[in-house]
Amino acid sequence: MTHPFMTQPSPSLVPHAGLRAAHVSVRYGRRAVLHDVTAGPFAPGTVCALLGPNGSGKSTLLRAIAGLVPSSAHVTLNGEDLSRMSLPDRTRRCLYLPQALPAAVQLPVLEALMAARQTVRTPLPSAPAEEDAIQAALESLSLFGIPHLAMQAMDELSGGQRQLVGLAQALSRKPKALLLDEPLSALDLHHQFAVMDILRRETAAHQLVTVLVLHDLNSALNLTDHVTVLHEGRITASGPPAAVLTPELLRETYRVRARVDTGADGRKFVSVEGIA
Ligand SMILES: Nc1ncnc2c1ncn2[C@@H]1O[C@H](COP(=O)(O)OP(=O)(O)OP(=O)(O)O)[C@@H](O)[C@H]1O
Repeated sequence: MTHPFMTQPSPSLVPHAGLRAAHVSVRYGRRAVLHDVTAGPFAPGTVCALLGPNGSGKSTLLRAIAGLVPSSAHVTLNGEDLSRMSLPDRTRRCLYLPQALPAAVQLPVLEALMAARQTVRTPLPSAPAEEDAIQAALESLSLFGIPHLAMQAMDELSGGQRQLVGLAQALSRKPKALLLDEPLSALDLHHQFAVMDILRRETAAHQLVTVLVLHDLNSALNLTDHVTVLHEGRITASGPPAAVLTPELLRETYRVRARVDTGADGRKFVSVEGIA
């Protein structure tokens, strides 16, 4: 069912600015998972949440935008046609971070970050370039409050630490669009807020387009600029979080009875009263 609230993210003044994926259809074998979905344009400088129940196609949509699953998608970023690019060129601009990094990597964190950064630069095996790379990797780790993990092996990190390193690695590659699949899923409350704060600041400062899959509707309500809701492989609503996330939408999409209230500080919050 299409929700009555279907608007596009705040339009940018630059023509063709932002990320847009048109006519995304994806099949796994004989099963259609996304049905001619058109998402965006997601404006530069905004953090956009992709919401929806389990199995609705959120990860598949992010992977299709990144060019990681075969699809009919036509994807543009700031006027460039990503669909026509080689995967490395596309990834340099539009980076997908999966929910979990592989656990079995034995590299120290610092080296893993330097290796990731190297994939987006022309190799310059000089000592100053190496120092720059170390400096940049340390800065990324510091941004996420984890410089102390620099010499720890990747396969000795906790799940949450691995997620923070993944985010540091993704930002250090300096893409123009970041596609983050449940980037908060392994993080404690402190780190969930800290990461959202960092993502909002970095997105604004570098005019990135950040699209992230979230299950926490309160984070989506208060910490993102725009939400897009997927249900059974179709977009059912898209627009400002407070306008889209209504009790009606939550009943239709998530099959819950829920209230959306405004706290004394003006922040909105969802409370679920039961199963619809
Ligand atoms: N590699 C695959 N092969 C076959 N089917 C797949 C594959 N990946 C996903 N699917 C199916 O596609 C549908 C959408 O999956 P997807 O992972 O995109 O959903 P999601 O909205 O991200 O779900 P969740 O919130 O549970 O992570 C699901 O029904 C899933 O079973």
